[in-house]
Amino acid sequence: MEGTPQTHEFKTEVRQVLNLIINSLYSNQEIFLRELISNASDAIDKVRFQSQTDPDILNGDSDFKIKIRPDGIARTLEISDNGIGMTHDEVMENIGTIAKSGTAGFLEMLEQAKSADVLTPELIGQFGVGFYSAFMVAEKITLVTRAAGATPDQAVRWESSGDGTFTVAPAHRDQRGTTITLALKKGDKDDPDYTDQWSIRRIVKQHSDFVAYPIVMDVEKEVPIPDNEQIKDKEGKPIGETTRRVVEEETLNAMKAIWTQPKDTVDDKTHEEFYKHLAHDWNPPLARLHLKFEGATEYDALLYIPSQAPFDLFQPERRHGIQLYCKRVFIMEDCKALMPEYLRFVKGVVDAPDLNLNVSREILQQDRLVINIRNNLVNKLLELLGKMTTEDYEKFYEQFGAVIKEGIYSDSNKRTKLAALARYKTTRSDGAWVGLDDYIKRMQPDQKAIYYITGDDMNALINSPHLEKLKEKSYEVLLMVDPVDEWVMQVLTEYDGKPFKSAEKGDLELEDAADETDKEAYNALFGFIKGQLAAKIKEVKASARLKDSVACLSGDNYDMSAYMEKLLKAAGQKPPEVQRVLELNMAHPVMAKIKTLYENDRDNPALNDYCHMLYDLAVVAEGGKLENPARFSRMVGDVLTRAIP
Ligand SMILES: Nc1ncnc2c1ncn2[C@@H]1O[C@H](COP(=O)(O)OP(=O)(O)OP(=O)(O)O)[C@@H](O)[C@H]1O
Repeated sequence: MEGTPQTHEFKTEVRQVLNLIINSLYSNQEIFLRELISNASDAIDKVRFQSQTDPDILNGDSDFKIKIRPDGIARTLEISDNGIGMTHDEVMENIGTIAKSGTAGFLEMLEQAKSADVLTPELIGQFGVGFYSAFMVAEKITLVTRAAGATPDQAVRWESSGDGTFTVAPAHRDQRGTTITLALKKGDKDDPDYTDQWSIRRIVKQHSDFVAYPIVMDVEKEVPIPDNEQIKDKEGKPIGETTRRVVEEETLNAMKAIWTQPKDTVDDKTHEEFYKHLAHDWNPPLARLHLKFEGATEYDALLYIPSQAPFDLFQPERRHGIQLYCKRVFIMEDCKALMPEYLRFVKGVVDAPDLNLNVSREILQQDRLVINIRNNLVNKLLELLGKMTTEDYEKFYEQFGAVIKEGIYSDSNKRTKLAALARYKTTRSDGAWVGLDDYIKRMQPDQKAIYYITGDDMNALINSPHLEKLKEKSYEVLLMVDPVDEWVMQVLTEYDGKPFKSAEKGDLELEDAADETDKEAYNALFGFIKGQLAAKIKEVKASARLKDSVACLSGDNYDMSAYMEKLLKAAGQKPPEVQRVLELNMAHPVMAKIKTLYENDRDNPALNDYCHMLYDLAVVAEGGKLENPARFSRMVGDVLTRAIP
């Protein structure tokens, strides 16, 4: 039953993506075939996965394959599969109307780059704009699809010339699956002819060799005529043809399960190709792990660490990169149970023959075997990272450091191992990364703690007044500018027996702390200042941190840091009000002046201004936001007027 087509408009984002693809990717057109084959393979994966719990869904058709049919005369190329197919609603949803979650990110990134020139094949690969890439070579695309479980007359025909609209109509399809027919554009004379069997063979071999299902094509072949069918003379010599031309279906891809092969039989180039196939990434991987576990539980694992972070690394809905196989049969992609969140960038395959296949994703999380495999893989991956050359590891860390640190917070069993992998810039590293082991080696003889400070701006941190005394004593301070560091430091209290100490909280335990006699002399003034600033601070005290600056704000050991407060506010939360301590530098000449003024004339109105100014100076020094910037500006203006003769 073919019905009347209904015309729909492509969603704006889809139209934008289409324009970009058609106009910018011209030099790499042939990847369209890889994209369509990969969609077909995904569709077969899906129906196969579903058939494990619902065998009827296959309806006797389990000879999974992807078929390519070129037609040089009609100038068409057809790609069909017996995968899961799509219903009318799914067609509407998947192709043309609803932009995929990646699409918005893709366009946003282009917008940032302000030019479509950056649209390299690497980017396309990463964003997987898939199906639409066929418009690079096709002037019209027709897709006929029948969902698993639907009747032949419930098929759907989708058609578009990529010009802003598409049509959808009821259609007929004898079998479950999807057929995509491309009416090919004329193309330049240098372009490959996509109806030529040798071009197709080459493209499939190059881009889709690892696809797990046969990619087949009918090819004409010269085959010998069987002896008993040949026409022969009296002496038995053939008098007619000895061969004839037949059309045979040929498989074009090798379908290699390289993870099951012995490690040393797989070369770098094969790994690189397999990784690109698996990860849809055009960059080679940074490192790999090819493992065969034998013993109580047996399984193969082939894992890759990408060289570049994907654009959606921090988006909650992003997929994990582990595919689960059982005896070379694909079970599921995105197997979250096999890899913790903080290793979500790892791509690869795990083939576990002993797995119970009838379990759901949720149950898989609790499966003992799965937990065991996951634990082994995590250990091996952390070992691999630990053994990388400094150069490679720093490349890795620039891309994935913030993700690895999430693990310090979330995985208490691996906390120490992960902490050993963390790197920080420091007050003494001149922009280089320093690990905690190296930090400890460089500690001063009298230094007892590992000092750190958190904030969002490296420059503000390096120059923070909180670090003045520490710098004077040549104590190195870790500068933490990742939001995740705040969370990490809540659980990471010590490393290799050395406690962590925030440079802005509690007593820094520096030996030459403020002189007790001084403190006594200032008691009355401190009481006065506290009275003036009562709403903002909980205490005024002589500082052991400051050397040059006059004031800073600090917290008690368990108080929330200024940066944490800022992060929570930015996330729309209302953190509890934490009153901080105003620390004053007793060695600063201005303190003695204020003290004299206070002792001579307690009612002098300038004193109130000075108290507020001291507080504001402390806020400004840590890059904080002033409550009343106008007043601060006015007070500084007054002071300047008086200071300049
Ligand atoms: N041959 C097919 N059989 C069944 N569904 C398909 C087929 N081709 C495409 N689809 C559906 O259309 C959706 C959109 O396809 P498209 O190639 O644009 O993106 P994708 O495959 O989701 O992303 P990526 O290319 O990054 O893998 C797919 O997710 C799938 O649901």
